Amino acid sequence: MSDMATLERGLAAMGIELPEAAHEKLVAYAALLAKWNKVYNLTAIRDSSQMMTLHLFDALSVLPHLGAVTRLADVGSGGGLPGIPLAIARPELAVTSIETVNKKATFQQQAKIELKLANFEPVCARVEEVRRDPSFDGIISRAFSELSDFIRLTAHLLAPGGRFYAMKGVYPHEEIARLPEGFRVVESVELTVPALDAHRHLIIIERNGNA
Ligand SMILES: C[S@@+](CC[C@H](N)C(=O)[O-])C[C@H]1O[C@@H](n2cnc3c(N)ncnc32)[C@H](O)[C@@H]1O
Repeated sequence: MSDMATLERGLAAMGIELPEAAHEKLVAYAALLAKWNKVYNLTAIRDSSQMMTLHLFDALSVLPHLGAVTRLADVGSGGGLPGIPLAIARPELAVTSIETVNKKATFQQQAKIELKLANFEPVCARVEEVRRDPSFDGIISRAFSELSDFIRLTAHLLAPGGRFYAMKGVYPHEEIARLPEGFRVVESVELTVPALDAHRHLIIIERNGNA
């Protein structure tokens, strides 16, 4: 099956409707990732159908749960995940993608140019050193760190009323028990990723006292 057919089948299974141009950009992103991976070692995933499932579908599975977020930071984004697929799927969402390793951020910049992603901004820095005004109403990460470090390293970037979105595998009971004081889980979503036989959860966290 072609990558486009695999993509369209996966999007349909997730109930996600996107314009044709977004389909093309998503397939082009997967191809770029595969091409640069040979030199830059951006991801351990090499097989193209696995790339679709473990990267594109996994990233897009959070789309229905992001609510009204307008400015999203993706922290420890590696080859641009989940930020690039989310920026492609939601052109009205401003995505800032923070990655400390230069070659990975360089790849993201290249992807921004080649895919013409006006709403995507890669930043090469350690997240704890990044300062932004205005800050973000959503901060997401996948495979970045345990929950308490994610919050500790990024809380200075979260706008009042904003939310953290942590993409996790099995439900992280112990990490949740170690959340820093002043933060609470407001929602846990069991994600369904097409063709992926593994546990996936999205843990949504707010500061205490948010409306
Ligand atoms: C396991 S990778 C996950 C990459 C991507 N989120 C994904 O799911 O494919 C974690 C990434 O976090 C980056 N990273 C680690 N500490 C960081 C920090 N303090 N600030 C920004 N990026 C960081 C690493 O360089 C690495 O690329």
